Amino acid sequence: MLLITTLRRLSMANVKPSIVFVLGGPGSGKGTQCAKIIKEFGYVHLSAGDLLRTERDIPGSRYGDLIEKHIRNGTIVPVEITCNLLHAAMNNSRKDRFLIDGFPRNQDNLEGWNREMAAKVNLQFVLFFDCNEQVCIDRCLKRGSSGSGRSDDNEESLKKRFITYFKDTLPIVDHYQKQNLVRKIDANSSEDTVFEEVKKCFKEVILISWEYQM
Ligand SMILES: Nc1ncnc2c1ncn2[C@@H]1O[C@H](COP(=O)(O)OP(=O)(O)OP(=O)(O)O)[C@@H](O)[C@H]1O
Ligand SMILES: Nc1ccn([C@@H]2O[C@H](COP(=O)(O)O)[C@@H](O)[C@H]2O)c(=O)n1
Repeated sequence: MLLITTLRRLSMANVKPSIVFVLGGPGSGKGTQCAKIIKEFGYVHLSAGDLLRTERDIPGSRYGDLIEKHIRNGTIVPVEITCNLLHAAMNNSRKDRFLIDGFPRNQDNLEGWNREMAAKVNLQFVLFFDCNEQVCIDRCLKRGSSGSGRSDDNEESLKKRFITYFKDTLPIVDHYQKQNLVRKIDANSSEDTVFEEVKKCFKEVILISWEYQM
């Protein structure tokens, strides 16, 4: 066990983990598509929202109330909290390829990531799910009424989540677009149709990275 851990640490020391950021509006299908991507392409899925919900639910967590307030209001938790959770989850993983879903969501997320993590990883690209607002809202309301248990799958929170998305998250997509790192997917159609587009995108990026290594 010790040998395996040591070997893993040594190999990880030389290879920077590969990252794909996954962005899109609430309900655009990020989580659904990530579940399919990990099966086909062997990444680890880290959802910033899931990590925050898990932290919120730990009895006695010092951040529980703060996280819940942000989730209900559709606002963004300070990056120090989210980045620490992501960092810990990456360190606890045996793999070195990560889909980071729902991050970076605003300028504070971006700056915190750039300060703490950017130099330690290889950002492959940003997968952006472009989806009509009403389609997203209908999906989240349906998810809420089928018992998601999420405190933000309701009309009031969704209005606020979309304000944050347009005001704070789309500028982050633009930021990466200027670096030619964004792969935009039309996320309005069925899960399978969307996944066909996603697959093309990953295959293309994997091919380019192989050619680059040869
Ligand atoms: N292409 C699709 N067509 C119809 N329904 C979908 C599609 N993709 C996802 N859904 C459904 O819409 C809901 C939201 O999907 P999902 O959780 O994947 O979105 P998300 O972008 O991760 O949302 P959030 O940001 O709110 O966590 C789920 O109930 C899911 O089953
Ligand atoms: N980087 C992030 C990601 C999420 N949040 C908060 O969690 C809520 C739900 O996120 P989903 O990705 O699961 O939709 C989101 O509305 C934020 O309140 C965050 O603060 N920072």
